[in-house]
Amino acid sequence: MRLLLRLLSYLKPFRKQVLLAIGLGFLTALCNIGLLAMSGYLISAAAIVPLIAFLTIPIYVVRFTGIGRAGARYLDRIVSHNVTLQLLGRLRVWFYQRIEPLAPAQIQAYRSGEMLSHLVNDIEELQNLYLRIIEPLVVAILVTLLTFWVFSLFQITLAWTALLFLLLAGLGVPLLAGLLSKQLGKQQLQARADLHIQIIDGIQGMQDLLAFGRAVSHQQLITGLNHTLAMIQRRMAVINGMQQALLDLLMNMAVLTVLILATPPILENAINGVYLAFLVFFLLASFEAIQPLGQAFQFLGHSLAAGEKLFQIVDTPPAIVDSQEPAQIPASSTYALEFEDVSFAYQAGGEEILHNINLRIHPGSRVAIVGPSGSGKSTLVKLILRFWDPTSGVLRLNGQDVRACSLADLRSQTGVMTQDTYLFNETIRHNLLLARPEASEEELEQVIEQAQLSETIARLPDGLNTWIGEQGLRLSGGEQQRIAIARTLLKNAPILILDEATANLDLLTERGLLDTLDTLMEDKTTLLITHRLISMERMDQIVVLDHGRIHEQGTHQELLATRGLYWRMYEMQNGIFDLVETIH
Ligand SMILES: Nc1ncnc2c1ncn2[C@@H]1O[C@H](COP(=O)(O)OP(=O)(O)OP(=O)(O)O)[C@@H](O)[C@H]1O
Repeated sequence: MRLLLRLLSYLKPFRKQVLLAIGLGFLTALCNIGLLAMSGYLISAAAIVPLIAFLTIPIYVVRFTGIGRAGARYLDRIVSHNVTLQLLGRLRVWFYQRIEPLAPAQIQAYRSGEMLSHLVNDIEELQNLYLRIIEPLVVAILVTLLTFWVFSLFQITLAWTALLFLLLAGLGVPLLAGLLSKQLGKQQLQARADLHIQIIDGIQGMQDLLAFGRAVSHQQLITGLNHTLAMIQRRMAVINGMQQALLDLLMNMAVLTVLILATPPILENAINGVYLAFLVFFLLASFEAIQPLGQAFQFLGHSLAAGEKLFQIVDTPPAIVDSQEPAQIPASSTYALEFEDVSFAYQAGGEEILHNINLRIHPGSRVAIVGPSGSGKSTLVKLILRFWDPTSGVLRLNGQDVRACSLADLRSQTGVMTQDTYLFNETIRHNLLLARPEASEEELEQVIEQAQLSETIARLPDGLNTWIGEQGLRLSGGEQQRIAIARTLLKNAPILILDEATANLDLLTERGLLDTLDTLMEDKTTLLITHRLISMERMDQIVVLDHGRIHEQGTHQELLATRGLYWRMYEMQNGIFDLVETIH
């Protein structure tokens, strides 16, 4: 019930339009009843009245309700669909805005297909709550009360009989159908989400599926899921059919019962016989208003299940809470970064990835973080960007605890290029301008030059306006990486973080690019995270991370002299490079 009330609360801004839609829905039902009941009366009365002039008013009522029914239905559809479409738009934006602060920490448990399914299907399910549940329910209640009142004017027994059948049709049948299809709504949502996930995974991973010869088995998996979904839909169709048949049966039984009950009072002249057809047709029209309730109850189950899923996600507390009264980051041209006794685990109580990190990165200095794979290098970056907060310890930017700063302020001071930078399915220009939409054409050209992209772009058919495909798939790995570098350079933030920024480049290009980056690093505090110990002599400090601890730190020469882990990594790498050069 609380869930339903919460879902209904989203209708508040549309209160007037919803009331108008309900009013029009009721008017449609009234016209329908008026048309049928008056037609019944007219046919009976025409047989016995001597002059057609006595029937002028009923004839006008029939005309008016006939036209009015079409008009009211048309207006009802316009108003109710208008509200629903506006609401859908709002709900999608609302959901997106609520999941944004959850990224990336609380979102990583969901797959992109699953999120898409929530954003599209579940929200679409909610439209039924407003379109196919509320209005039909209110209209059905009003019509039932009206029928009871009109029938009671003739005889109270007839009124109770009509009420009983209407309640059986409007409540009993849907409840029975709801009971039978109780789990099916949830199962259908799940089956649809599973199918989406596999289809999206299949499209995104098509190359690998083909390369590993798994395309057929993936296709079979999708066929299986499709089959499950179809089975659930078939079972729902059977329940629907049964529900429809029961409704028809009840309607006919109701008509028969009213005919039987009305006959004695007509014979006794307690009721004028001319009204018999009026009563029967009135009841038939009332049943028409009740019929959508069966579907409404089914939709209610689906909508509640969809709402439950959506709320489950949006109610997840974000891992990071933006400061309500943000402190200013002390302004300066270059920034200092400080880790004080920082420890971190991705999951509360889970394995600790960083242990007591104490590190001071001086303003304008260049620090390389190196270490074996999985030692926690990228995790340090995630803490700087506040994608997660340290489990204990403090991270300071220019002396200010980053938790006290606003997220927007903090992130605007950092230019980051990680090994999995996302390129959007757009043009190169669009991907670059993401960093600074107001950048001029000259600035764009400058960063393209610096990232050594000029030749590549000159070769492309539409230059900067070339569409690069999903995740930049129409470019080579190195080209994608250089676009990401150009984008970071365009941001021109005082802190530069390069996380394996040159990993996809060949040695020569990498050295050339590091030369360029060298000049760019001059007025910035730079953190270079890398596996490859290239141009390390340019760094002011090298921090060697191992199993989440600072193993050693110093300059390139100092670390080589101590003959520790860094020296071993350096020796091993140079051995591999020598081998590569010998092979060439
Ligand atoms: N989002 C995450 N959730 C849970 N564990 C994670 C997450 N990201 C990384 N880890 C774990 O944290 C550890 C450190 O990962 P991290 O990416 O920081 O290492 P790294 O030194 O950058 O490795 P590489 O050089 O291979 O990129 C790894 O054991 C990894 O499995």
